[in-house]
Amino acid sequence: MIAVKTIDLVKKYKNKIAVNKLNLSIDQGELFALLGVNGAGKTTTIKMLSCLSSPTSGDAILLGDSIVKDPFKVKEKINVSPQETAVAPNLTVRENLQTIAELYGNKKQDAIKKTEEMIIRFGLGEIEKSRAKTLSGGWQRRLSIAMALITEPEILFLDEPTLGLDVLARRELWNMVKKLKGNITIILTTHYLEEAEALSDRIAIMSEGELKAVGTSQELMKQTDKDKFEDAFIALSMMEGVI
Ligand SMILES: Nc1ncnc2c1ncn2[C@@H]1O[C@H](COP(=O)(O)OP(=O)(O)OP(=O)(O)O)[C@@H](O)[C@H]1O
Repeated sequence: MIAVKTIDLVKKYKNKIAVNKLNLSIDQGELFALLGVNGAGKTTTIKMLSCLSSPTSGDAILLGDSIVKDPFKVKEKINVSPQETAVAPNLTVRENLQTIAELYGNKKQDAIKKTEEMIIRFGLGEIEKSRAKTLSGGWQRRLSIAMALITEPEILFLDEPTLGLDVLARRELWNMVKKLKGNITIILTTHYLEEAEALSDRIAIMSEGELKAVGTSQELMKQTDKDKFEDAFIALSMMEGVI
């Protein structure tokens, strides 16, 4: 089954076309990476797909529902771990998780149970009583993803999940994301090419709001006749025209 299908999706800001007629199809259970240089249109795409910003034209269907016609239905099935970490700084790790679970309609006892499960699942036990603002960037990001997952989304958006993290924290986060693979659909944006290669089933390359290529890293290297994924990425980012 298809989790996400975009149909000529467009976002304009005054005279700037941030996303130009995007046509993408993402399968259920797939981990799909959106790559592109600064300003390529990745965040704008995620904002439209997660109903935080409405498209100028076109549409996207998420598990059967339209972001234009039924944004509330779409919102019930998705969650986002945004670029700017969305944790409440003065609440503890446990309080952050429980608050989100309650906000999403769980009764207190169920929220406590789910919080417990997430703390165990994501190894947050040692920091559960710490206020979020005292955590390192890596722990904050882990908490942010756990908070997105406690709402049991069918589609999870991860916008630059390892931005600013050190090598160890990045690897830990990769392991966490790998464990989620196959269970839910994940759409990831990143500037780290090795992250997209290590984690994703398929990769889309955007440039200046347009989709330049989609495929596995191997397919994209073959398509551009390059031995390194970085060289394929550069060639595809600079390519004229839309696929
Ligand atoms: N609110 C806005 N108003 C005007 N222009 C915007 C707005 N948001 C984004 N843009 C422009 O749209 C284009 C796409 O931006 P977007 O943030 O989607 O790119 P990105 O691929 O996520 O970039 P980055 O990797 O730097 O996060 C850019 O030229 C940006 O300046």
